[in-house]
Amino acid sequence: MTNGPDFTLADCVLAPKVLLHDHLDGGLRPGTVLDLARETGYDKLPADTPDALAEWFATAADSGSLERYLETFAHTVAVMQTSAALSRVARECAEDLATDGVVYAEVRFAPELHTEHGLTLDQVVEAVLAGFAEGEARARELGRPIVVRCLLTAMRHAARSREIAELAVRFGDRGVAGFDIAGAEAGNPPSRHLDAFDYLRGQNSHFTIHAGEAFGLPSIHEAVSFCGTDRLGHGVRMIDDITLPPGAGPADHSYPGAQLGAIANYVRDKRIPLELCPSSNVQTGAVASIAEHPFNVLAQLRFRVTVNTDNRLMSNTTMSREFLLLHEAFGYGWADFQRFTVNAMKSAFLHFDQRLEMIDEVIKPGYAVLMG
Ligand SMILES: O=c1[nH]cnc2c1ncn2[C@@H]1O[C@H](CO)[C@@H](O)[C@H]1O
Ligand SMILES: [Zn+2]
Repeated sequence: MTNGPDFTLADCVLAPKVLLHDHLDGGLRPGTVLDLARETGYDKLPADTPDALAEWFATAADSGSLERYLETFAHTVAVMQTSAALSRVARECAEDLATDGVVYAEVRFAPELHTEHGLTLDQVVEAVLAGFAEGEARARELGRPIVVRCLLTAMRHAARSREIAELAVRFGDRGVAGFDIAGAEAGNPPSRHLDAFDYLRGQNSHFTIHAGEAFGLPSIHEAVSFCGTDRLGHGVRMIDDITLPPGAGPADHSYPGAQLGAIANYVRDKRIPLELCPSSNVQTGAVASIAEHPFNVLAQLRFRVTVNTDNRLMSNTTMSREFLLLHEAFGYGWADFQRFTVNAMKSAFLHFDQRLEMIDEVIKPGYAVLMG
């Protein structure tokens, strides 16, 4: 790969970025969590200043286990139970992503988690969409245009996936681009939700599945082969189906002789996108470090890899920071980041002409400037 010049975070902010895997309830501003807790009378926050709260989330999420990582969401979900709170969080999300140089984002959340104070599922979705629209308008005014779509997530341990899938289809022409399942992966295989996936395929709708994060190949196999997923949320354990040549390291420039198993071949042949989230994977213990992340192996073997944040609050990260971390670990230059960004845009749940326009009008011109 191109060993580009040394990048700074500011350089990475300038690059147009596409984000496919970001959780709304994992990306709140710490100060907003505090404001909303005060407004709604939620008194269980573990800290009372923005800095201390940011620190608490990052440390608590650094647990080495997906289950413990997910416990931290109790606090963000607790303060996202009114239309006003949901709209504010969504507006700030769009603004923060635009400020970071993200030009297209699909942001996901689970409507079923936001009905504790009496909102209906429809009201939850409407509030979030209104917030995204406001955020997009503000970003445009600031000269940092962004397009934000949302994905509706169903929790994989629960039993509401069919209902949430129907909700996603119903809002399909109002800013909901697709569907997802998330939550604790072990013990909750994707095939539990076949009904929802069958329904979505029948509706010509798009979906992604969190698979191959905390659980390995069987989860990826089900998501791809039984459920027919369009993309893989994480999919990092794809590496378990790849045998590298002796002596190969995680930062090599090529992997001659690498052997792919049946699932890896299928995913690569079909160009099924991998929504890789480097920092999140380190926190949940899916990988030991960024330097050992299979991102580079998968990229060099030409899987359709994309770079994502997962949860900006829990990982104290941004898209630009994920780019920088990958640059530091693997020496990627702008040509590489353009490829990952085009991969992501090609994989977006937008119509073909819309994806093409973003690639031709926004992404390629943006990288052309950076590449001088
Ligand atoms: O990396 C992840 N793996 C699995 N589930 C996740 C991850 N990040 C967040 N959530 C779950 O998705 C819900 C809706 O956004 C969150 O509340 C959290 O429980
Ligand atoms: Zn996720």
